[in-house]
Amino acid sequence: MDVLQLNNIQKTFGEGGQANAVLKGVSFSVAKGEFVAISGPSGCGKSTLLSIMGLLDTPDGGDYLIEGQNVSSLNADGRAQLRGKQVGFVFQAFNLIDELTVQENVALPLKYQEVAKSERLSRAKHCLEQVGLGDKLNLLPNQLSGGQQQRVSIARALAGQSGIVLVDEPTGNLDSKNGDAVMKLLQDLNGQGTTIVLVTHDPRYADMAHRTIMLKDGLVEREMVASSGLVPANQPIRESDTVAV
Ligand SMILES: Nc1ncnc2c1ncn2[C@@H]1O[C@H](COP(=O)(O)OP(=O)(O)OP(=O)(O)O)[C@@H](O)[C@H]1O
Repeated sequence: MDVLQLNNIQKTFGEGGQANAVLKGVSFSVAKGEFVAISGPSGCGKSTLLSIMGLLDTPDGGDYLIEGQNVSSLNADGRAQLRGKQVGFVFQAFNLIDELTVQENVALPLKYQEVAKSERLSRAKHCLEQVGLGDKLNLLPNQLSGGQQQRVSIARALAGQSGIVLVDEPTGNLDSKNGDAVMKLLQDLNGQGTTIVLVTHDPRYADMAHRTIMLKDGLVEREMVASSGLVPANQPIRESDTVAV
């Protein structure tokens, strides 16, 4: 079953002589439980596309369906209501609130989904345990390493229970050890059934996905399917683990 469907998605920034047509008709689908990477040259529109998929931005044309519901023409309120509930989003820069504890950060988006406080806190605790931070609930973000902060933001994306997590360059602010650990976590979560769409520059990380969508000049240039399966989830990530596509 396709949980995400993009049909002819278009996006232009600016107008007239300044117009920059970034997405010129992007179409692809993501099946439930899939791990899809989006890759391509800098400036080709990867983050713009993921923002549209995460209901952070709207397309100018085309249709975007989440679990069969067309969400492309929702207004800002409609998008805000579904954000987090239908899709979780992980930002490169974590986007945690410094003054809130780790548990409160994860619980906060659930407030806007009108989840009761006790349920919010217990879901946050559960998701933090899932990402290996069950012993850090009451710390503030700046008391954690960058890799741990990114795991908090992954827990926040899981807390909406959509089962779909969109991840924009999650390792961009991390050293390679923490970056590898975050990717291993995403792979484990995918192994447990979470659908993942990952924007990455790094071919080694793109190779961890079932399928890579290459964007170029505002269009899907090609799709590559991993031919020999994923890196085993219980193995450390090594250069030699990259999958031939
Ligand atoms: N809010 C915006 N207003 C105007 N132009 C924008 C906006 N967001 C993105 N752009 C432009 O759209 C193009 C694509 O940007 P985007 O960030 O989606 O690319 P990307 O493939 O993710 O790049 P990178 O790999 O360097 O992060 C760029 O030319 C960028 O300047």
